[in-house]
This record gives sequence, structure tokens and C-alpha cells, in this order.
Amino acid sequence: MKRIVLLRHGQSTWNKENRFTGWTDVDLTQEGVAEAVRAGELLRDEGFTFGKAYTSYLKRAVKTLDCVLDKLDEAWIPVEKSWRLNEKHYGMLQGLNKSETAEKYGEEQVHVWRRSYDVAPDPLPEDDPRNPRFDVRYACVPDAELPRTESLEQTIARILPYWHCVVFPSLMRYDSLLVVAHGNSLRGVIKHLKGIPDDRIAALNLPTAVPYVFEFDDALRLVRDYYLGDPEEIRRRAEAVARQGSAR
Ligand SMILES: O=C(O)[C@H](O)COP(=O)(O)O
Repeated sequence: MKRIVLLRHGQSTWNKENRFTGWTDVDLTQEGVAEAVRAGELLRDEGFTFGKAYTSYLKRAVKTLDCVLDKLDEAWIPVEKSWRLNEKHYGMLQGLNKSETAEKYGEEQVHVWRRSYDVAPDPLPEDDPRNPRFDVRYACVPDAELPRTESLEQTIARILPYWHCVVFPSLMRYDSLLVVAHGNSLRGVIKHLKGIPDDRIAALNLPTAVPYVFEFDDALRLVRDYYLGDPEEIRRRAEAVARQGSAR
């Protein structure tokens, strides 16, 4: 049996302030670090070990991965970072408070921006200092591939080449992989793995730092998926994520 564990990063400073984050490189809060440590302990106590780990270019995911590997005493395993695992780019919404945005534009519009499959928020202007073309970490990415905003569909379109060519084939070499990324980049991966239809993906909300396990048979067909942890608490936390777009 082969396994991939997907993990959303722990609480970030902008999660705490309820701001749209996207590609903004904000840090973990103390609570976020504690969540990451708890995720590592849970994986350790359930006997998980990993051959290789993947994460994004954003420090909230990288630091969460570090905390988990530390708890597993597996800081030595190969780790590969890719911009393709970054969060959905939230365009001009980045930095705005989600509740205030709901008060201004309506909860329904905010839900469309957050959870629709094919609607993207307004893009960052070309000369906006937040445009990824000005960020040295993306210097090796062709400009045409760097987003100024993204729908979930576009997020999935940039993740899948990496998923198909790099992450998933490494299951042939390693029995277990750990992928630490973001709420929407992982929703995209989960949509792909489970074949969730476009019009059903809006209902999926991922809480921070809850390990989500995918098991595959020897032919690498998905046989089972489940969260680690208390189902009632996970349900409550997923609902709280959904409510982040409510007006106050
Ligand atoms: O980028 C963000 O704001 C978060 O990572 C995910 O936000 P969402 O749950 O509002 O899509």
C-alpha cells in the first residue's frame, strides 16, 4: 500500500486576521506552529514515516513541514519545493479582510471569489509591487506562467503538470509522501485525486494542519481517503473556514 498525506499549513498571521492571503508570504502564528507540531505528533503516534516531502515556496507551508518532520525525526528526508504548490493567487483581494469584503460586495460575491471553480478575482496590475514578476524567487518561471490572479481552475492547471510529472510518479520509488501546501492548492489536488465534479468542489473546506491521508493500491489506484484526528472537531473547524467569508 502506498500513501500520500496532504497537509494544509498551520494558522498564519493573515488567517488570524481573516485576510485574503494567496501568494503573500506571511508567517505562521504561535498557534500555527503549535498546530503544526500537533500534526507531526499525530502522524508520529499513528506510525507514519515518509520517503519524500513536497511543499510550496511560501514560508507558512515550509515552516509547517519543518515542524512536522522534526516531530517525526525525519528532518533528513529529501524535500522539494515548487512554486506550483503555492496557494491560489487571490489577485486584488490579497490583503483585504474577508468579512469587510463581504460587507462591501456581499457574502454571495465573496463566496464566488473564494469557492467557485472558474471565477478569478480582479488581477494585480502589471506595475503592482506584489506582482510575482518582481519577486526574485520566481525569476526562473516564464512570465507567461506567473499568475496575477487565479480561479481554482487556473490553480489546478498550474499544479497538475508538477503533480503528474514529479509528485505522483515518486510514489513508485517511495511508499509514503508528504505534501504540505495551502487551502486552495490542496482543494485542487483533492478534486483531481477524488474526481470531484466542478460544481461540487465549493463545499470542500480544509482546516489548517489536519493530515488528510490518501491510500493507493500497487497499481496506484486510490482506495481510501480519511482525515487523521477527531471527526467532530475537524467538521467544526472546516465549518469555521467556510464562515470566514461571512459579513460581521
Ligand atoms: O489565501 C488565503 O486567504 C487562504 O489560504 C485560503 O483562503 P480561503 O479559505 O478564503 O480560500
